[in-house]
Amino acid sequence: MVRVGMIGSGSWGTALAWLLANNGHEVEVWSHKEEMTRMFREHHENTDKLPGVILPENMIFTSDLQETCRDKDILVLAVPSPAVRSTAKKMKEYIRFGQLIVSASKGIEEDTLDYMTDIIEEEIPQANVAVLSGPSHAEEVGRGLPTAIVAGARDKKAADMVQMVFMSPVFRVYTSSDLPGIQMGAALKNVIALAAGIADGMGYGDNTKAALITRGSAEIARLGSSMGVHMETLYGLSGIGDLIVTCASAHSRNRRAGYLMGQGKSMEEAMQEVRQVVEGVYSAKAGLKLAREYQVEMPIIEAVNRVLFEDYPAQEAVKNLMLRDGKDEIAEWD
Ligand SMILES: NC(=O)c1ccc[n+]([C@@H]2O[C@H](COP(=O)([O-])OP(=O)(O)OC[C@H]3O[C@@H](n4cnc5c(N)ncnc54)[C@H](O)[C@@H]3O)[C@@H](O)[C@H]2O)c1
Ligand SMILES: O=P(O)(O)OC[C@H](O)CO
Repeated sequence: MVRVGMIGSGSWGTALAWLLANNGHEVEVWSHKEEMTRMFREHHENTDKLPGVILPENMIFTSDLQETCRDKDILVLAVPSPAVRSTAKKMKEYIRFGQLIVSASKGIEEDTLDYMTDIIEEEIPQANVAVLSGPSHAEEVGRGLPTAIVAGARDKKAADMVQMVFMSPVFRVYTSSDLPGIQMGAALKNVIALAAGIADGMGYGDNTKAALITRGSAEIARLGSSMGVHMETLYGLSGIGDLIVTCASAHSRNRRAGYLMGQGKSMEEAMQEVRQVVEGVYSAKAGLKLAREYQVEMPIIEAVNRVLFEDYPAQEAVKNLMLRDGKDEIAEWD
């Protein structure tokens, strides 16, 4: 048994708290709003974001960050990516040297192009930082449906610890040393999911979606290759695995937000209707910035940016993608 502090109690924090409690660990859940802590204390359930997943009677809920960080073997940070830096700043003074913090958030910070683990390391230099990522919708993890995921850390001991704590008969955890690769795939798959959702919303078919998933994956791989991440990671659980689930699943918020935009809603209207964090909207500009910095062609990521932020009609974006100059898939001719 280890003591875990869950920082963030949206759908993902709630599902992970449920999983960890089922693994026999002592879990304390921090919410940034008192009203959320009251909801958890009253119902032992996140009635707003993950209804139906009942947390144990003895789980502690609080809005006191210091209490959640104190005396814990592991802290899991599961707040939306735009809140990671501000939350880490607040945590800093409560973290002891070498304390393990696992980032469960997916995104790339727009201004700095930092991954979530970079932000945590910058803000809490005394911490030992890891990441947990992969195809894992909270709605399914919270029902105990078999899921596989990857735990990344700079040192093997930390990755092994995360694996040991999270692993269960319904949650299989692989370890990895490729922190950038894991987080690049995790952030950019959300942007491709917006494109897949837009295509669904416009009434296009499975051919279109398969094309977006495959060519989206080629864009991510091209960028990854220029940035020196491992291709195995991008073709692994946190890359292609998460890309598939987020583009195809009925649970996906990014796909759903895209769907609403494909049906003619604005980005703001779609985000409001989804009511849960749509990370692809925050990572889209970062993806485009990286494409420009590394001089990599990423036409789908570029098209999503135009539709999201320039009011560019989705029909036109699709036409442009289809009518780009003909390209090779492989060009090793004799
Ligand atoms: N939901 C999933 O299936 C899933 C799976 C894997 C990873 N993730 C990642 O987990 C992260 C959190 O997503 P989620 O699904 O739990 O979101 P969610 O929309 O279900 O909940 C977001 C929560 O964050 C809270 N919040 C808003 N601003 C905050 C702040 N400044 N500080 C602290 N909390 C704040 C909100 O009150 C809300 O409870 C995201 O990066 C997401 O990509 C989600
Ligand atoms: O599919 P989404 O957009 O709900 O994102 C949730 C997780 O990242 C899926 O692994």
